Amino acid sequence: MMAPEDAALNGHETDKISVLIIDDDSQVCRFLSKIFTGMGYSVSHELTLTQGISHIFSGRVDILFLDVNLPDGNGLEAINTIRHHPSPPEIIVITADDNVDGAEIAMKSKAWDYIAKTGSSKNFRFALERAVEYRRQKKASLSRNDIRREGIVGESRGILKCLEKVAVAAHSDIPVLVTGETGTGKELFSRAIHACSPRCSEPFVVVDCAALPEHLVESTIFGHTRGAFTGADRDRTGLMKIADRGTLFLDEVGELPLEIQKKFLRAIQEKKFRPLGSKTEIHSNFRLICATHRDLEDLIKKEKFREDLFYRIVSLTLHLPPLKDRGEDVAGLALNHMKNQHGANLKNGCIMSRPFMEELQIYDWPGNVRELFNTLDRVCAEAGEGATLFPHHLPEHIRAFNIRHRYAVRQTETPDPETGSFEGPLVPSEPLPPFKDHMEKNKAEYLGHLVAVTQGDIKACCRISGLSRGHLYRLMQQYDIKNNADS
Ligand SMILES: Nc1ncnc2c1ncn2[C@@H]1O[C@H](COP(=O)(O)OP(=O)(O)OP(=O)(O)O)[C@@H](O)[C@H]1O
Repeated sequence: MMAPEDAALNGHETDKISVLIIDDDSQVCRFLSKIFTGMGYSVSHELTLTQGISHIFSGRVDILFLDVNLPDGNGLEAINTIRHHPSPPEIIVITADDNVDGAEIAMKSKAWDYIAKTGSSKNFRFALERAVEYRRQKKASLSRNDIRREGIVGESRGILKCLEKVAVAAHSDIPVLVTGETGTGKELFSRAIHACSPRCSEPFVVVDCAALPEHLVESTIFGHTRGAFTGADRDRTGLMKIADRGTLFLDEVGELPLEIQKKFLRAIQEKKFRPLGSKTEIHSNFRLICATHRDLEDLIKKEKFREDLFYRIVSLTLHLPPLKDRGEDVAGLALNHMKNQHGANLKNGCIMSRPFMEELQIYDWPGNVRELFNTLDRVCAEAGEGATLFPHHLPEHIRAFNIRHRYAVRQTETPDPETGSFEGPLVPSEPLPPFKDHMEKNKAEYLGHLVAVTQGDIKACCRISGLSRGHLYRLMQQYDIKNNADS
């Protein structure tokens, strides 16, 4: 057995993955070893099939690059033997003659991939990355029950599926893209991935791309040297370096300016970058998690987001469902929040009545969990210590929504086929207002609600409503909506 060309391991996860190359061409072995070692893996090679198989059965190999024509046998025919190992490696077949028959046999023997040696080094890198990811997912699914919740509440199918993905992501080191509407918990879940990963004792560094002024994005992420630009009176370490050995969380990645995207792409590929004004590159071994509420593929079409960056950050995706699609979680979230924030179990804590809880479950929560928590905070503050909360404590827009919802449900009910009667009154107890008045009232309510949910954050208002800033201000003026955040 040849000595392993051990990687200069700088990762926390990569040290667990071992790669073996079986190829009689020592030049190919050296070439591939160099690439894979540079990616941070532990790499060994063997020049014959016999030595290779004995290596696999005497130790642990996660990924195997297997040549077809070897001096002492055919690699493809050996796959079945290798698969008898209790934990067989993922196999990537490499061959000089790239013929379709070989590819078919490789796939039928459940090889992971089939690559021509004549291809570019990129093909090898991608094949290895994909196989490593698959391997990690397999391992993660075995230890899925180990995942800690890290404050995540919810038992709905949607949330349980997301927790499974957190486990998979935590056991891997590849970039994750977390998507979902505002307030669904993108940051909370990203923190959970970090907290359950081997990087947990290192920093989790947040870059909020939406909140950073455009001219500061670059220096904040990459850092700068003294005198790099007017006002740079001292060196500053960028957040990318601060995240070294930990996780870099890029919130609202869709807002990253196009000019920065190119530099960022290079930095995540190479894990090296140059601070503003500096001549030397610095290295940072960070794990990347990005989040967005936007449709990045749509931004790509509009040429506002680079396609190559998208493919780089989207290796693993986690989509958080909106709260309205997991109504069964509302009670648990509300109870938990009340217990943590308002001492529901304490003497002076507020108590939620059953009808109050029912109202919470009817409402559709466009601002998701954040809106639910803000509403509870506001209701508790207004109701006072020790109060029992009833539906009338809820903000008007929520009660109005719920009344309309109940009315709409009634409208769709069909009469009892036996008696021909409806269970309840078909018409609302109050006379219907003229259509125009009703619509005006709805608009005013919507805007009031929008400002309340976002706590007056105009950027967030535009994001949720799809209105432009100018249009939003005009409507707020027209319907006399005050933004307390401005005062
Ligand atoms: N499943 C959950 N269990 C407990 N708390 C939750 C859950 N989901 C979200 N929250 C809470 O809701 C609030 C908003 O969550 P978070 O900031 O993670 O959302 P987000 O999707 O990142 O929002 P935005 O897109 O606006 O940045 C936080 O207080 C968070 O702790």
